Parts: sequence; C-alpha cells; structure tokens
Amino acid sequence: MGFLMDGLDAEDYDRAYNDRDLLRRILSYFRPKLGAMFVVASMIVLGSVSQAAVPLLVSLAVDALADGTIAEVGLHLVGGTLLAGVLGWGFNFVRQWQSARVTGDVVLRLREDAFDAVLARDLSFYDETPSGRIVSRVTSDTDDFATVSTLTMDLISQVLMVGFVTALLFLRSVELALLTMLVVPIVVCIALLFRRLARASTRHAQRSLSRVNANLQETMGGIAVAKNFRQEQQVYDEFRPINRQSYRVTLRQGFVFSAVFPVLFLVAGLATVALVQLGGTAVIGGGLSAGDWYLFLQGVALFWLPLTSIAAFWSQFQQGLSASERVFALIDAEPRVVQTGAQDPGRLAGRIEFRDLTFGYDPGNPVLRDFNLLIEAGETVALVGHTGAGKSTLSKLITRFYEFQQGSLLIDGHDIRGLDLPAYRRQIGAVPQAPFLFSGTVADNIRYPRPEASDDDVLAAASAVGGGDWVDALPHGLRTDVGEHGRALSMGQRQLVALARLLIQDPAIVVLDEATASVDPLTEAQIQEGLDVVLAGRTSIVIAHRLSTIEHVDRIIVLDHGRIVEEGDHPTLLARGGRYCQVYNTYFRHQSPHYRAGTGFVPVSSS
Ligand SMILES: Nc1ncnc2c1ncn2[C@@H]1O[C@H](COP(=O)(O)OP(=O)(O)OP(=O)(O)O)[C@@H](O)[C@H]1O
Repeated sequence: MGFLMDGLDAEDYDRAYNDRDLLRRILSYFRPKLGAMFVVASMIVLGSVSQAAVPLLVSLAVDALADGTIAEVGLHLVGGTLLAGVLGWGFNFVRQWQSARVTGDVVLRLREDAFDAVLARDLSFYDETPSGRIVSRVTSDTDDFATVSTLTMDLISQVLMVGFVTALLFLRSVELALLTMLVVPIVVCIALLFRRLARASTRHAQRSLSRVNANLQETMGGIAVAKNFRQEQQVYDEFRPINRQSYRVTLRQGFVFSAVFPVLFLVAGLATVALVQLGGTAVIGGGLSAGDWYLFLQGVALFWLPLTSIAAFWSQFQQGLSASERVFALIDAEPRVVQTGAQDPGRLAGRIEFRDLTFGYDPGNPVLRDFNLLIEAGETVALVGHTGAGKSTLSKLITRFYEFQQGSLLIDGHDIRGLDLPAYRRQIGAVPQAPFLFSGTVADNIRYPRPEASDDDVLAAASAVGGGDWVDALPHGLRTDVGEHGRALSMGQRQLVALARLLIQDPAIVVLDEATASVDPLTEAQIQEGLDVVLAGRTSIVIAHRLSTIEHVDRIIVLDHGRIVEEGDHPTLLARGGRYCQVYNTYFRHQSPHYRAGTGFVPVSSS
C-alpha cells in the first residue's frame, strides 16, 4: 500500500472544497450558458416523455389484444409508437448537439482560466511543481470536468425518466409500485457508499497519471543529457515504477467501480423475480390486466436502467469533481510574491539596496540572513563566489521572482513590495545563462519585449551588438528561423540575440547570468563588445564567469554562504590576497591569454 501511494500526495497548493462550494463554482461556469441549457432541459423532458410513451402504448396494445379490440386501435397504436420513437430521436439529437456546445464552451473558459493562473504563478511555483503536473491539470483535468457536465445532463434525463416511469407504475398498481420502490433505499445506500470510495480512488488515479506526465516531460527535456551519458536504462528504470504505479492505482479504481455493478444487478434481479411472481399471480387472479403486467415488467427494466446508471455515474462524476477541484486549486493558488502597493516606478534610475534582508527558499533554512548591499544607479557589479554562494538568489530577488521573509529591498529608495510589479519588471532585463529563444525568426526574438518595434529598430539593435557581423553570418540574416528553443543557432549566437533583445527592451536594470559555455574567440569578442553597449548607462548585476567581465566591472562582490566576504575592484582585490584570490585561482585564472597549465596563481594570504 505504501508503495502504491508513493508520490501521490497533494501538491502544496491543493485544497479540498466542500461539495456545495465546488458545485457553486462549477455552476458559475454554466451560468452564461443558461439559454442553451434551457433548450437542453426542454429536450431532456420531451425526450424522456417520448421514451416512456413507448412501453405505455405497447401495454395498451397487449390489453387490446386480450379484449379483442386490437383491430380498431392497432393502427393508431403502431402509428403512435412510431411517432414517439421518431420524436424521441429528434429530441435526443438536439439535446446532444446543444449540450456538446455548452460543454465545449465551459471547458474552453475553464482551460483559459487555468492557463491564465499558470502564467500568473511566481517562479517559486515552477521550482516546486514539475511542469508535467501542471500540463496534466490544464489538459486532462479540464477534460474530465467536461465529462461531468455531459454526465450531469445524462443524469437529469435519467432522473426525469425514473420520475415518469414511477408515476406510470403508481397509476397502474399501487402495491406493485410500492414493492418496486422498496428497493430504492438499498440502491441509494450502495451508491452513497460507493461515492466515497470512488472519489478517493479517482483522486489517486489522477495524481498517478500526472506523475507519469511529469516524468515524461522531464525525460524529454533532458533527453540529450541522458543519451550523452548513456543513461537510457536509468531513465527507463525511473519511468517503469511510476508507470506501474499508475497501472496499479488505475486498476484499483477500475475494481472499485466495477464492484458496484454486480451488487446492484443482484438487488435488481431479486426485485424483478418478486414482481414476476406477484404480478403473474395478480393477472391469473384477475386483479391486474395482462397489459398492466407487461407495462410493469417493462417499467421495472426502464426503472432499473437509470438507477443503476445513476450509481455508475458517480464514478465518472467523482472523477470530474475531483478534476475540477484540482483545476480550481490551481486557479486559486495563493501567490507567494505579494505586492502591498502598485506605485508607478516611472523611469528607474536603478539604485538597489538590500537592507537587513532575510530570504530562504525554505523559510526555515535561510540562504541570505540580514543581508545588506547597496548598488548605486548605473553601477556595474559582478557577483562571484563558489557554487551555491547565493549569486542567483540575489538576482531572483531583484527580478522579484521570489518573496523574501524579512527586511527590505529598496529600488530607487522605494520598497519593491509597493511598486507596480508589471511596470517594474518591464524595466528589468534578465538574461539567463542559456538564453531561451522562442520558435520564430531571429528578428521575432529580438522584438519579443516590444512587439511593435520596427524592422529598423530591430536591425539597429542587432547591429549595435558586436558590430552586427554575426547577423551576416546567419543563413537568412535576421529572418533566420531559430528552431525549437533556438536550437538552430549556436550558443554564442543565442547570447548575441539575447543582448540585442535587451537593447530593444531598454531596461534600467540588467541582471545577467553570464554563460559558462565557452564560445570561439571571435564570438567571445562580439559578446564582450555587445555587453559594453548593452550595460552602458544601466545598473548591471552580472553573475560573472568570464575574466574579461570581472576585469572591467566597477565593483566585484565576493559571496560565500549568502554573505559578502569581500568587495572592491579587480586589481585591489587581487593585491589583497583574500577570498577573491581563492575564487580567482579556481574560476578565472586559466582564462588569461598568458595561461599555462599550473601557472597564474595569485598568492592567497593564510588569514
Ligand atoms: N529553487 C530552489 N529551491 C531550494 N533551494 C534553492 C533553490 N535555488 C537555490 N537553492 C539553494 O540556495 C543556495 C544558493 O543558491 P544559488 O543558486 O543562489 O547559488 P549560486 O551562487 O548562484 O550558485 P551557482 O553558481 O551554482 O549558480 C544553495 O544552497 C542552493 O542549494
């Protein structure tokens, strides 16, 4: 059991809604479709009446046969039965057509809402939630929700049908009708019990499916790495138990669902036997006509079918309910980054001040503790330090992707929490180590932050970066297709596109994570020139990996375990022989053009 449920826990943002809230929420999606739903409801009523009319007409025919009047009424009854059948088909057709439209529109809106919610989530949400699980919520869960609405319409139609048949049965024989009704509480109890089991097993099945999706998504994302290291077998070994778990959980769900039917059929079978016996005796004794008896037996079948399918309906209904619960939880997830105001920052000068700031991805385990740092407007600062020192963390706080727990972060003297976030972010140019390019042309990607930028603007930006020679080297210049994730361009070219994109954005603050991937010397020179152009006149925070960068910045900040252990410019820090020199010896020394293996160490004082 433990293994069966491994990894099927709820996500952090999952929540359980009570049935009433959930239904109210679902209904809010149907409210705009009231007109079409009215048509569907009318069709359901008319369809159920015409369906119930058929056995009634046949029972009249049986009575007419018994009392010899069939010759007079036969034709009418045949015509009536035919008409009821044709009308029933027509009503059903209109109902299906309209309900498909209602369902389609509702799912469309729900999926849009879910997608909007996904886009609105903070970066921390993506750190914690595998993307496959998110995809699963936006796609298959909204589909399951669609099933609920289709089934709900079916259920209403079934309930109406049961209502009509019950009325008919009571009209014919109160005793037999009461006997039939006796079984209803038993069926309802079974259905209710089943409802609980179904909901739990359905929830597990959905979670296990989203685990499969998440694993697939990650595998596809890292397939190149896996193949490089010949780790296909390991990837397969990881996938296998997750897939098998999904199989087992789904099987369990199937078992729960199928267990209910035999029980229901047994109850129905026993009731039918009793009715045949009692009804037959009544006909022989003359208390009931043959037609009525026929109507009863037909009626029981008509009566049982909806009841059993109502019980079976719970399974999918529960599936849809827990799916909608999952989608609503995604939509309602609380943002972690909370703005207390929406002050227009205007054009930023770019002064950044961390004041006694404490932050941890896990609040109980801070990465930065009472951290203080002042970066003046227009200053270029390089962050260096060993891996895990907190360099990226600083940049993520400046871009406001994460919420800090204590202290303050001031931008031009204003609390970052009080700024209009979209307006602030528009003035932050963030360049990750491996710049992400969207499918499209080089020009499309450069234009990305400002879609209305003219071709001349784009060309000017591209030319300003590294002299623009790199554009000529592309097969179709700016119209070159970059392929999925920019795969058609070299890493160096992608970086140049990202720099040109920054120029179009014209941010006040640039946060740049320098690429560690080595590029050829020409591209390296182009990137360096591009950087000089892009960073000029802006506040720049560079997570530095290149010697040429640290040699030219205004100030180097050496971080260690979330603390500033040294700061100053390159020559000063080198002369000091402190922590910077250790970092230099490890990461930058070998990038010197005069480097020979085992040489270039700067002395580090022992203190
Ligand atoms: N998304 C995250 N969730 C939890 N912990 C994280 C997350 N990102 C970073 N950390 C932790 O925070 C600490 C600082 O990480 P950070 O990424 O800022 O270091 P860094 O100096 O940028 O390292 P690198 O040079 O390797 O990128 C590390 O201990 C790291 O394990």
